[in-house]
Amino acid sequence: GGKWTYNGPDGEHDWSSKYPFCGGAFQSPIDFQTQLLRYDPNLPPIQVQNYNLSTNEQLTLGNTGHSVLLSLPSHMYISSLPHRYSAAQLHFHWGSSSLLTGSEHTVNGNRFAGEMHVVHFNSDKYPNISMAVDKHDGLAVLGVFIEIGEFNPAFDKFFKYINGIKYRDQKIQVPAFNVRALLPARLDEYYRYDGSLTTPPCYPSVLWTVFRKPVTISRKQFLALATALYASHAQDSATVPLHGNYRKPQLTDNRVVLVSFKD
Ligand SMILES: NS(=O)(=O)c1c(F)c(F)c(S(=O)(=O)CCO)c(N[C@H]2CCCc3ccccc32)c1F
Ligand SMILES: [Zn+2]
Repeated sequence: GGKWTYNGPDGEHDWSSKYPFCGGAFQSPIDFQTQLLRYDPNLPPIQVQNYNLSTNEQLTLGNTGHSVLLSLPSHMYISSLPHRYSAAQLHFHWGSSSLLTGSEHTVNGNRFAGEMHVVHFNSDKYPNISMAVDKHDGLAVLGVFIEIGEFNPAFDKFFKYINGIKYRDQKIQVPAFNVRALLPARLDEYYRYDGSLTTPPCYPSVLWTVFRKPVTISRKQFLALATALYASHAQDSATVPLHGNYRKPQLTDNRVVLVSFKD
């Protein structure tokens, strides 16, 4: 993508000048305000298939300059939505070593330490994510809040390689692992709404599912994520740290946010 950033002159307030959808409707992320949520008893538990990848598969871990991205095989998919949504990649949003809050979605204005997104595309209707990314029913993203607490061995399956992709456009192959272990235990409690990509081109093409329960990683793991990466290329003279890569909450307008839980 282009040279958009999260701060400074090419920051999010300028995105709509090059990416018109960023200034449009149905934007993400949003703030989940508990008094405006609507309980929907028909929302089924999320069911994922083939997330337990075999270790002799390899995944590409990369630094996009905007996030750390793990490619995922399309035989992983979500089976509990109206169409089959096949996995494409997962990536993260985080704060910084000084500001430990970097989630994109918030709950009653409260921001978590970070947020993981598992991006899927509608493989019933589109051959690949590039064909799906700008269609109203193209994408489904699973959002997982991250908070600081217990060490998380599942995240270390690829966090330990993070120093191999310190600079923009660096990529390495890592052994696959059980991606289900990155998700919270309960997949039946979540927020659901129609939204967009949270980065340019901000297409309003995402069915968002954000799980209610966060997962935890240790402070050491969080600091590794928040301090290891650069948004600049290895050969650039000026190094630009990659942190605070979260978009601020957008207007909900008259969208309804559904929840699959009562209390
Ligand atoms: N928060 S978010 O909206 O889920 C989200 C990001 F935050 C994010 F950084 C990315 S990116 O890493 O590709 C860098 C900027 O596009 C994506 N990519 C998606 C949408 C764009 C095209 C594409 C093509 C192949 C695989 C994934 C994607 C993204 F969807
Ligand atoms: Zn994201």
